[in-house]
Amino acid sequence: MAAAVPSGGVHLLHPRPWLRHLQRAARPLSGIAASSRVDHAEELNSTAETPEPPMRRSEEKDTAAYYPKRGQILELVCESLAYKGKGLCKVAGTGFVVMCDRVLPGEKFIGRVTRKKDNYAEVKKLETISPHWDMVEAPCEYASHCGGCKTQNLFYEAQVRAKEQQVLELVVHVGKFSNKDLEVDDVMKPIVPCDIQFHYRNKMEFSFGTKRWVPAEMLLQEVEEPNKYALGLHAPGFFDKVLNVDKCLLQSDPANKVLAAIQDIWRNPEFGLSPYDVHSHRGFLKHFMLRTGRNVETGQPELMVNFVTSSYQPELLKPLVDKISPFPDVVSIMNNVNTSVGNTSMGEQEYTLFGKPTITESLRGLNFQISANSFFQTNTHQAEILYKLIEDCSFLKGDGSEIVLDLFCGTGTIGLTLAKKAKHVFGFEIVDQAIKDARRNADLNGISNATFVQGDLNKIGENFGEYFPKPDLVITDPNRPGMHMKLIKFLLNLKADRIVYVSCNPATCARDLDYLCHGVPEKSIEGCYRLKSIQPVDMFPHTPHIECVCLLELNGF
Ligand SMILES: C[S@@+](CC[C@H](N)C(=O)[O-])C[C@H]1O[C@@H](n2cnc3c(N)ncnc32)[C@H](O)[C@@H]1O
Repeated sequence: MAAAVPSGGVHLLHPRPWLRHLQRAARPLSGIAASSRVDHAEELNSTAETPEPPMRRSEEKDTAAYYPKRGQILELVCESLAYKGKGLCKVAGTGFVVMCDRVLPGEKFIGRVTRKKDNYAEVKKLETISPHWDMVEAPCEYASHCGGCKTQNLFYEAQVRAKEQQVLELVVHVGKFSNKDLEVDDVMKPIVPCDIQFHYRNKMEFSFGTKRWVPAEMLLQEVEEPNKYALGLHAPGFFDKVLNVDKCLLQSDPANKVLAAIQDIWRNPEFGLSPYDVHSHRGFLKHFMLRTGRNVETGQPELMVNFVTSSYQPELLKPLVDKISPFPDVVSIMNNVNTSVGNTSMGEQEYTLFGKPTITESLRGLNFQISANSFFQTNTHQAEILYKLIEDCSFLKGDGSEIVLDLFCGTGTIGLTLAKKAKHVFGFEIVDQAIKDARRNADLNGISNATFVQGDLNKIGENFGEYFPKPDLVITDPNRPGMHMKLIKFLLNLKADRIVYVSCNPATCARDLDYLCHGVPEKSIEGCYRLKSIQPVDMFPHTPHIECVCLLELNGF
């Protein structure tokens, strides 16, 4: 049986008139596929490598003779956006590829070479000569500094087009799928844009810092000592410098009101509050997290505020709690105590300072309880669309006869939304708290045909398959490093009829699709899947992040 690929019932952007042109241009590039391979997590300590930027074969010869020097000043034009939203540019007359942060397609600029890589260099933008195509005014004053919204000043349709192009290039160069594979079977689907482009994030995490980072162009005068303290977002590339922010246009309005209220008072010397210093390891306030959910009965926003501190001293937090607890949407104020020198926000101990320890949210007709540290999709609106696509792609018969394996299940949201159509769902996840949340969420929704197990999927043994009956469908939703080779081998032996691969990193996704479909010849591993569809979804407008839902079918199925 071969499944037809769903068209979705979702809002797809324009058919892609430029796609044919791009695919034609992409064909001669396949020669560098081997060198642009994203090495496997096993060999890379679980970090995804940046795939090397593509280069036309006709330009390779010139490039071989040319290499810019470190510190060299170049006049460049950004051609497209590549991995992590970096601008891809070519040195005139040589075709040599340079990558530059914070430039956009069509922008002409002066850059200085900062780093040399194997066959490309990195450049820092010094000055824009003429702006990019599709320029719009960025509504957020921090947009060009905070490192989050790299493309807020790019017209939204151009943002999604660039993301779609990036996925296509990775599938061709890293995944080694031919244009015929992608074109004949209509494998590559147009990206699903996000209808809500601001205030879509249900979770933001800000940091307290002793060193306020002020971008050079905003630096007017020396600031006084208490004002050197900051609450905001880390300056790009610095773990110890924080850009102070009073509001973030990606989070909800109620969350911005709470952030502004805390900014108003936390530096008051009477309260004796100090930010944690990541060098001396002294100080109290580490992070400030805001999570927005929804009361599932009234539909009203529910806000959780989480103070992460280096010790448990609730009396110090009292003035802050007193200030924000009267806000009507604030239903939970938590304190995670993290005594380690690391910068993580997850506490070893968690205390409820006000209200309840969880907030609620609904997704595809189910209700979920979310605690301060549990994973939950950060764009609830687009998660509805993403989960609908996953369900459509899963081709479950709906007669309750099929087994679903939900790998990297988090708090169980995908598996639980599929449970009504399945005989049983088996979910695996490394974070113990997430597994507890998944079980509680199953109970909350009266779902009894789901089993959630804590375990490390990078360390599965030969007997992993004994934990569940052979699945008809595997959902795999790894985090950025993608799947470990052990898991790839396991899936190739398991031979489930269908795999739905959900990915937040198209580079490692393309690598794993290559393994599952074409095998790993150097390890004598044969692939046994056919790529049926790749559906990019924009979950995070203005940022470089791209989500993809891919359907794989067992050969001969
Ligand atoms: C992208 S999230 C997906 C969560 C979930 N599927 C959802 O949609 O909400 C990836 C999940 O993989 C988990 N994870 C990361 N590494 C893991 C590992 N080695 N073994 C098992 N789970 C892991 C993370 O804790 C996280 O919950």
